[in-house]
Amino acid sequence: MANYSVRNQVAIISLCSPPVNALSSDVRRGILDSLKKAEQDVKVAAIVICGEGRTFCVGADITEFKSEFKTFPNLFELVDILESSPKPIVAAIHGHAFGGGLEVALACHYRVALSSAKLALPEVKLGILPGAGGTQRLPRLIGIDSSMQWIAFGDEYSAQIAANIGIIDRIFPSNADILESAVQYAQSIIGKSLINRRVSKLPVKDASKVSHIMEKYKQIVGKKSRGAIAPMVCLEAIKHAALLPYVEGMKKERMGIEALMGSDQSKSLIYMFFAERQVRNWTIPGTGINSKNTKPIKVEKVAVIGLGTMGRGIVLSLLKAGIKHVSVMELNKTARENGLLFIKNILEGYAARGTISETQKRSMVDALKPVSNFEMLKDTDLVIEAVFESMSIKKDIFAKLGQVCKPSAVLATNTSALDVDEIAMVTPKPKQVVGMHFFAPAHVMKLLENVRGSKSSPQVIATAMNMGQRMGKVTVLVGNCHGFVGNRMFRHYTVETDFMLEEGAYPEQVDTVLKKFGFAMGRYQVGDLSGNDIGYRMRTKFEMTNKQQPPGAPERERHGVRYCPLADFLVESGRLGYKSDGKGWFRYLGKNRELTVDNEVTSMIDSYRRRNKIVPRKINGEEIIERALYPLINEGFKILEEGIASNPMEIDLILVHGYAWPRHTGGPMFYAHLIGLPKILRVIERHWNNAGLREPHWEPSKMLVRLVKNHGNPDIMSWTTLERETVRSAL
Ligand SMILES: CCCCCCC/C=C/C(=O)SCCNC(=O)CCNC(=O)[C@H](O)C(C)(C)COP(=O)(O)OP(=O)(O)OC[C@H]1O[C@@H](n2cnc3c(N)ncnc32)[C@H](O)[C@@H]1OP(=O)(O)O
Repeated sequence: MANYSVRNQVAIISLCSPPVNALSSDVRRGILDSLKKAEQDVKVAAIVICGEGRTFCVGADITEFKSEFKTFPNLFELVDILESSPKPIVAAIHGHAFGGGLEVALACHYRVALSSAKLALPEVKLGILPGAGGTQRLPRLIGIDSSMQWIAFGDEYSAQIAANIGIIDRIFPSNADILESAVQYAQSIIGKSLINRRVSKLPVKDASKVSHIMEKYKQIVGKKSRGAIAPMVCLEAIKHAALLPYVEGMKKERMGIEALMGSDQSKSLIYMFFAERQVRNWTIPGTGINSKNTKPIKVEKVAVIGLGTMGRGIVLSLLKAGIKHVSVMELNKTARENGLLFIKNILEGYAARGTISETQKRSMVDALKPVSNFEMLKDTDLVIEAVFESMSIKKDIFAKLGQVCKPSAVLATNTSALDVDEIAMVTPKPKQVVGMHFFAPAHVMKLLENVRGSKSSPQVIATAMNMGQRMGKVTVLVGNCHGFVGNRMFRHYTVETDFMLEEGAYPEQVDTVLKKFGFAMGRYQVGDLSGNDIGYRMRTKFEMTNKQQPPGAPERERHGVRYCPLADFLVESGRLGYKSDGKGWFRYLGKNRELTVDNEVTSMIDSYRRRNKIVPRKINGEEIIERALYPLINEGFKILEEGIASNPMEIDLILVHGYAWPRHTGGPMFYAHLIGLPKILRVIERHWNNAGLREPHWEPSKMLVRLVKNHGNPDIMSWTTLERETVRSAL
């Protein structure tokens, strides 16, 4: 709804729909009714539209998208009614003016804002376009070039930047009273002509350059938003603002939003939006313990052990989160000096770019406390161990931490696959131990996979979850198993793509198909980028690599299971990827590391096939997608079945934020939901029947089988509940 009042000739329409004043049908109706009152009241000479509470308006109510077109006034209608008002309207912006909220402001005749306000047209991130005139009004205010930048990427901008380019007419200090300031501003414009204040009537300044600008953004969008439809539709709609009169441009915009709303990509992106918020409400499956009934321990002093790649990133994340005391312990002098230098350089960079102020930078540097022995950690609230991935080294460290740290200290291990329970058992209080799996580089990557050990106390879990959120990370709680959720699932992707190389595909073909699906890089380029030796080290641990096999051992089998040694040959021939002179699955040439196919790799694959008498066959794109992605989905169901993740959203967040799974498909589980579970199961069963016990990743998940058998194609939101009911009724 919207509240209405009048103050000194100025009518105030305040949006009132906590927490973020989304433009639900009630709010839109409220604005319209208030506008009518203001227009009819002869004592009113100007109108202010503002937001109650913490923000102006975050845009259309995403939960009402399905009925958006049906109820009067829809946003599309409301903005034109506002703009044509005979009385001047001032938008008073504090907090956020996002999406439809900014479109409402663009339809007002003036816009004022607190300097702390943020503005954006982020609809593209929900797979749609700013369909309430945003694609037609913004270019008339700031030109085609800036509009394409704002709309095709959907990023947020400060009020000051918006003022610099002409969106905001007046900025007030962040501590000003926005309503009071806007009312005074409205009084100052009473009686002024509204000609030139109706944005839809303005010409587009850089219209003549539209083709050139369009080409530039098509290139950028093609690279940055691979496979996503909405960014291109946004560009097209903005182009129409340059080429057509406003009314005709609006018709094109309308066609654009009708095509996008309800599309699979938009559904996926909206699912992601809510998943990112839902995940804050963590729960331990089957226990009743959750974020609502468990309080975190107060954390003021944190320590990080190890200043390698992971440790440095973790320290930076803690500093950015505002932790005022971060002890760093690295016993190797060179690693310590390099680590501290790295951290300081990154902070310098943030300050130079204006991401943080000089004062903030200094206080972050002051917060860093190098320590040289375990004793110095005795009053630390949270210790994050980030040393080399070795069980014995980690156990050694936890045994010492267990002796010196105070009993309430939370002891976290940053491991990507090791058993958190085994580490916990060396301490006198295993309930204080938890896993915090960061992704490299930890100060950049948004994902944190927190691992609850079987003994971790609810309070300790709550503390790790809370710390992740303080660091601004998408923090997901998972159970303890080898590889946790992400690495456990992703393994199958690499295993099965390598099998396709044996059978007839080549790395470039696999990568092209995966990139077309939406991955920023294919499986083989990712291997080259992160280093093919990482997987090799892991396989070495399990005595699987080519070199570890006794003479005469079958080349294509390990421990009775199908195995492809091509990745081993690659590493054993020194092709680790980018870092080994640009040689990996591909060859990277020149300063720009241009990816080229390397005949040496092709010959290696061909001779391996000949040696093993494999007759190569043609593998098409559909097969590549199914075989690369379906085993991973199958594993996702096994993870749900075991309670390692409590719902599919958690799995999807991990794959999207940690493994570059394309966001516009919603992650593997949502993708499975879009394809339909019966088809997913059919394909998995076909492969399982062909492959049998030698390829266990194709063994259908029991949960998937039960869901399809008992419910056909149930909605993703009901999977875990239906599974629980089925299991309970079988007991
Ligand atoms: C003919 C018809 C034409 C139709 C044209 C339609 C054209 C317009 C389309 C749009 O406007 S689409 C919406 C565009 N806006 C957004 O995408 C903004 C989304 N929100 C955010 O990015 C963030 O919420 C924020 C604004 C940056 C604020 O972040 P903050 O961390 O402060 O709060 P949150 O935890 O994210 O949100 C609090 C609470 O509010 C819910 N929520 C947020 N935005 C919306 C929304 N647009 N609609 C409905 N609900 C929203 C969010 O889910 C949180 O809920 P809880 O988790 O607390 O339940």
